[in-house]
Amino acid sequence: MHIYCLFLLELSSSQKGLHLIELVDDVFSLGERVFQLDMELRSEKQRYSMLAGTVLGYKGAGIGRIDEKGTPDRCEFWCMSKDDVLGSAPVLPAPEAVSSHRSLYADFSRSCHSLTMVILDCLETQLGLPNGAFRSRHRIEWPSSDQSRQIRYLPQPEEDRRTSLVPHTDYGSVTILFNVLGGLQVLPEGSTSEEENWLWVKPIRGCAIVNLGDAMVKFTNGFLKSPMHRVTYAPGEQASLTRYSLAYFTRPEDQCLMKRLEGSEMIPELDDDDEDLDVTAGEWVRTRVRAAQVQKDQRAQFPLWATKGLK
Ligand SMILES: O=C(O)CCC(=O)C(=O)O
Ligand SMILES: [Fe+2]
Repeated sequence: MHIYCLFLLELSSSQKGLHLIELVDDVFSLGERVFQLDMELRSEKQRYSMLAGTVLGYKGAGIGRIDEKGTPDRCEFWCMSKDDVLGSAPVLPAPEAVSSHRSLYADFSRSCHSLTMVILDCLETQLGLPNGAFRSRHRIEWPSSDQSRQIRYLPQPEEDRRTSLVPHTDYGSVTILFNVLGGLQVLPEGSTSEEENWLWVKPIRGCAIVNLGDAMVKFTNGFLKSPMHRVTYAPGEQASLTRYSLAYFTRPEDQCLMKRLEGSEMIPELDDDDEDLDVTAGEWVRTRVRAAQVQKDQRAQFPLWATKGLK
């Protein structure tokens, strides 16, 4: 047995949840202003793009790919590292509109991280793991590649609409996602990626969309599964609007090993040929980001775990 995890979580019935909803509204408004700087962000490519060897700062539309033919993606990212905004890592360059709101990004990071801990506590209990099994691997003050990602999808021309963000599973532990418009789709477990198999994830005001990433698959040796998802143009009249999206990716601490956790009877034993990685979470994320950025014919230089699932 295993569990394939993507769900909506209602936030408006708790004070902390209501506070997060307010922060989300503020980050969305700020996002609109940040992306209006797209000309500056693009022309300052060297300063703001793909900072710190990973996807931080600005990623312009068309830099990523949506399929194996190399078709360019249609989304822009602005990504802020948790360690940067909490002041535990060097401050990365950012335009004034962003740097003057560092405390908002810090509050948003803390709030999403704290929500993730509640989710991880539930999973820990349900799995019968020893106390603190997840928390001890996700201490907010320890270096990790946690990040907030603001995304803009410009409306696509009516005669040329298609997938805008590549089908993927997230790398980390838990993703907390906020959408206003439709466009996000999930592939039901076991389905092949034909168009008709993708299901819409309809956003609901006051709810976060929660999905598990591949680190949870490693920790539970496949008991928990990360859902394959993608973004396409929004259905119906929404397709003519700009779509903004906001995600917080909680990932294990950089020095944590990407290994099956001990102590739960629900987590299956490793088979002899299963890989249990002596790779730290920091290395895992950096390598997977780099592997996803190269063309298919250059993938041989990467270990198998870094390219699994790439088209
Ligand atoms: O924009 C969305 O709704 C999804 C974004 C996403 O899946 C990601 O950035 O990993
Ligand atoms: Fe994702």
